[in-house]
Amino acid sequence: MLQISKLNAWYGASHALQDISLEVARGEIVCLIGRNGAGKTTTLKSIMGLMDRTRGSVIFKGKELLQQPAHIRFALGLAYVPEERRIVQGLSVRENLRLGLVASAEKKREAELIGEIAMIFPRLAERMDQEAVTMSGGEQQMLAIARAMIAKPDLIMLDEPSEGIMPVLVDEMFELFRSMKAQGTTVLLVEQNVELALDIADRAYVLDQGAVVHQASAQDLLADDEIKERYCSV
Ligand SMILES: Nc1ncnc2c1ncn2[C@@H]1O[C@H](COP(=O)(O)OP(=O)(O)OP(=O)(O)O)[C@@H](O)[C@H]1O
Repeated sequence: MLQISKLNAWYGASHALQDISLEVARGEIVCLIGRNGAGKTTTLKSIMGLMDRTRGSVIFKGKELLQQPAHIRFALGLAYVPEERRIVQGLSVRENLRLGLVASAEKKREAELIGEIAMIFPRLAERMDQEAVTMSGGEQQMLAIARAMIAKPDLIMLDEPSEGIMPVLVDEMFELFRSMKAQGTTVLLVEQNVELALDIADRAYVLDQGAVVHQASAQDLLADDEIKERYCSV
């Protein structure tokens, strides 16, 4: 579904990604791991079209995306949940969910899709008319994921979804990722909790200093203490 080859990205003169190549097949959960500053967030931003300067190739569902703006990539079925969530202050949970459909071809089915999301996210269903920023951090993270899911993306990219969230909600969230996978959604996950991420992932790429230094099945990497110690914050 996603084939990235020799992807490079820059922040000004700083060469942040160097010849990143990776693939995500339909229905997989693929995880990017690596220490702080390894280039995980920059990889997701480059795939979504949020970096000013990139070079290489990002092919999604057979189309080259690298010259396309983010809204076109979104319309083609890519979604991105950034670490900072971007829940809109002053809007209810329902209104935040509606924002996920503003640029979507599915907008006319808004009420039906909000109903479907409410079934998947019972915590949000109970809070539809509450101001979204008054919810806990974990509930806001659920909302950010729900807002990305509502337009039914083919591939969802999640940046550190468990960051700063209480363990009970993290467990609930990872259960949700399993059920997303069971329903055919493809997931590219950046997660600092390596053990948790590898537990649900099919495969993983290890990044270091802007390059892919290792790739393996999640199962093999889970058992590889040397790689985990060398490249991950475990
Ligand atoms: N806005 C920016 N301007 C300049 N350099 C940046 C910017 N954002 C990130 N970088 C640099 O790019 C490199 C990759 O950062 P990136 O955020 O992609 O890493 P990461 O693996 O996601 O780490 P983290 O877990 O800390 O978010 C780092 O050296 C970082 O300092």
